[in-house]
Amino acid sequence: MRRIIIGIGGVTNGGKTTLTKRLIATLPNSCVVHQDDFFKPPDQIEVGEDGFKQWDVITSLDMEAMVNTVTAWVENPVKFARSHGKSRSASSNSDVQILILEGFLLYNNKLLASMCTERYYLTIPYDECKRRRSGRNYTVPDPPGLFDGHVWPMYLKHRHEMKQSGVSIVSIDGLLSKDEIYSKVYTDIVNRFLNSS
Ligand SMILES: Nc1ncnc2c1ncn2[C@@H]1O[C@H](COP(=O)(O)OP(=O)(O)OP(=O)(O)O)[C@@H](O)[C@H]1O
Ligand SMILES: NC(=O)c1ccc[n+]([C@@H]2O[C@H](CO)[C@@H](O)[C@H]2O)c1
Repeated sequence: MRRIIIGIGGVTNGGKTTLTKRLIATLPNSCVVHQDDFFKPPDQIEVGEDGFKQWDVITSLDMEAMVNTVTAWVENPVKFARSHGKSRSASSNSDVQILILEGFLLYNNKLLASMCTERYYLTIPYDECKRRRSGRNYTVPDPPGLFDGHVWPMYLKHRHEMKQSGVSIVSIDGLLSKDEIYSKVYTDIVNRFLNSS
């Protein structure tokens, strides 16, 4: 049985969840793990010198638990699919099993980055990101000034560190339409990983 782990990383509001939902619905034997599900509870999030809760740093996430979840999939993808449910995934008799990892800090964790067969990375410019973010409602709403004071600077810092680490990524322009982004990534995955089986 072949196992493929696809990373859908990139900036907050870059369109990762939107793309992931469509991939899961159409790729055979696919499951998903969302990094946002591993945020620590609010009372464990550090408050910075700037007065903001530091949500957008890797220590705000339980990365050990996330890696353990991915490892459980690697050990037994079929059991994982059964226990985690995958109501929207197309299933098939193909011997390929696909796991999609979706999150804003996937490639800053060396182990997780190295587990990915391919790493897609969605980007959008500052203005568009700020616009999209202002329309979002997270479990803990953004206090005024969080985007400029914490979210965007941390994104730039992590993107820089990712580039410095030398990890290879496939950049995707998040300003393209939802349809264009989906067909680019879907076609790439099918051509490179599924057609050869
Ligand atoms: N290609 C696109 N063009 C225009 N708007 C988009 C596009 N993709 C997503 N959006 C919109 O941007 C917002 C954020 O999308 P989405 O939730 O997919 O982003 P995300 O990267 O998962 O964000 P986060 O990591 O912060 O949860 C949503 O309102 C969504 O409809
Ligand atoms: N999902 C959450 O618990 C949560 C709480 C507070 C902030 N966030 C934001 O999620 C984004 C990643 O998807 C990050 O930019 C966080 O600021 C998420």
